[in-house]
Amino acid sequence: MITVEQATAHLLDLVDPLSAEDVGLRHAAGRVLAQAVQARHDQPPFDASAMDGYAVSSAKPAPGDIFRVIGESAAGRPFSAPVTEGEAVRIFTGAIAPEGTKTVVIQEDVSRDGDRITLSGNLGSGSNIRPAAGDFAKGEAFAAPRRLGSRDIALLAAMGHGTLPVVRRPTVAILMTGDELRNPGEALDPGQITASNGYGLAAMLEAEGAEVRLLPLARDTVQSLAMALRLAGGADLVITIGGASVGDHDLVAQVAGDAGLDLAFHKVAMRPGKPLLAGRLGEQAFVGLPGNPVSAMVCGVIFILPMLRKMLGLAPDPVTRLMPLGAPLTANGPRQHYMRARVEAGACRAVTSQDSALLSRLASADCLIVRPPNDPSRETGFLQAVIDLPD
Ligand SMILES: Nc1nc2c(c(=O)[nH]1)N[C@H]1C(S)=C(S)[C@@H](COP(=O)(O)OP(=O)(O)OC[C@H]3O[C@@H](n4cnc5c(N)ncnc54)[C@H](O)[C@@H]3O)O[C@H]1N2
Ligand code: MOO
Repeated sequence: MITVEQATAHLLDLVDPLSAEDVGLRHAAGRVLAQAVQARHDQPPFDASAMDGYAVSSAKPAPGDIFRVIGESAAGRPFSAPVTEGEAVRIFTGAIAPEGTKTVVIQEDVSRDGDRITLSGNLGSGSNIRPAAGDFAKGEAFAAPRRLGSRDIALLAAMGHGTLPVVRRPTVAILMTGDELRNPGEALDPGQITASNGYGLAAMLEAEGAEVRLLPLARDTVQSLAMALRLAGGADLVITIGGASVGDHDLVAQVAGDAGLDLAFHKVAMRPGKPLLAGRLGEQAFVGLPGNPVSAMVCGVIFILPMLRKMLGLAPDPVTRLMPLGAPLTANGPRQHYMRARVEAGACRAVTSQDSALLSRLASADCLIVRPPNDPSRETGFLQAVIDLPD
């Protein structure tokens, strides 16, 4: 059996960064910017008033100063003539500070009589003018690759970008297999269970930016599986769930092999997830996940999300951080163990049962404790490596 590190290297080898496509700014949130873009203009594009008041030529206006109001500058409606000493322009927030003005005195500090204004007692100290390019200058770069959040979208809008080059979404086909499976909502006959992990995995991968096709459930027959695999045509990544182990009805390796799978590995020294297999299927990356619901979801976090991140041009590896244990752990066996755990009061605790069939425990967890093979027992307070689970 290979190690998790070896399996990760094989899996990342199966995928390449994807090409870029242009999308409208309104559809760019959550996508990964493919190339750096530059600001198309200065922001603000001109010296702009930050307040409603009067723009004056003096850099240090004093209480009692008197000015003659010669015009008005409103947002979008500039005052175009220069302003000289002793003159003022009525101005509003967002308007151009006219040529020759150095300060905007807020209207609360002014008394006006016809076209004369007199400055009153408590003048503030600032100029109340935002200089041109004070936020960013034309040509300033916005770096890539980067997954775009709402604040990035606001900045890129301000930089003048109506469309953006983003990495194409990875396409993923998910195929759940098993004679016992029924879709959620369907009644169960004896021996049947509800298919769950494909739904969870689809949600997980979509949240990372993939376009997921959940294929119809396949039966544990060579014909059914072979037909279902053909339905996965065109996807960048084909994922099967179930039938990966060694039982008489575990046919995934055989059927994928018949379809031309160039197997990279089968079985990984990890828990859960041991029966994992993967390889190249023509142009496609192929991963066979174990059927146990928690195993498939944990393999999604440890292996499939990194593959997607590589395709998206992002750093693939899951982020590991150290956190004190809130309860001791007994010695680990020979497989790397990803224990479902919860963080409470700054410490992590493994949940009560680590059976890979228990989705309720997985849902109650918020991180995975990562234990290397043969890790000795650990006391409360030991600084333990954990990986946060995605929502
Ligand atoms: N003799 C051995 N038996 C098993 C081994 C082994 O090494 N030797 N490995 C065990 C481990 S570890 C795992 S994990 C499972 C996984 O095997 P399969 O990938 O072949 O999974 P299935 O047998 O198809 O299913 C396992 C379990 O999960 C349920 N299941 C399957 N698909 C789904 C689904 N889409 N949604 C919800 N639940 C699903 C299925 O009904 C079974 O209960 O093999 C062990 N056996
Ligand atoms: O590896 Mo299995 O996924 O332990 O339950």
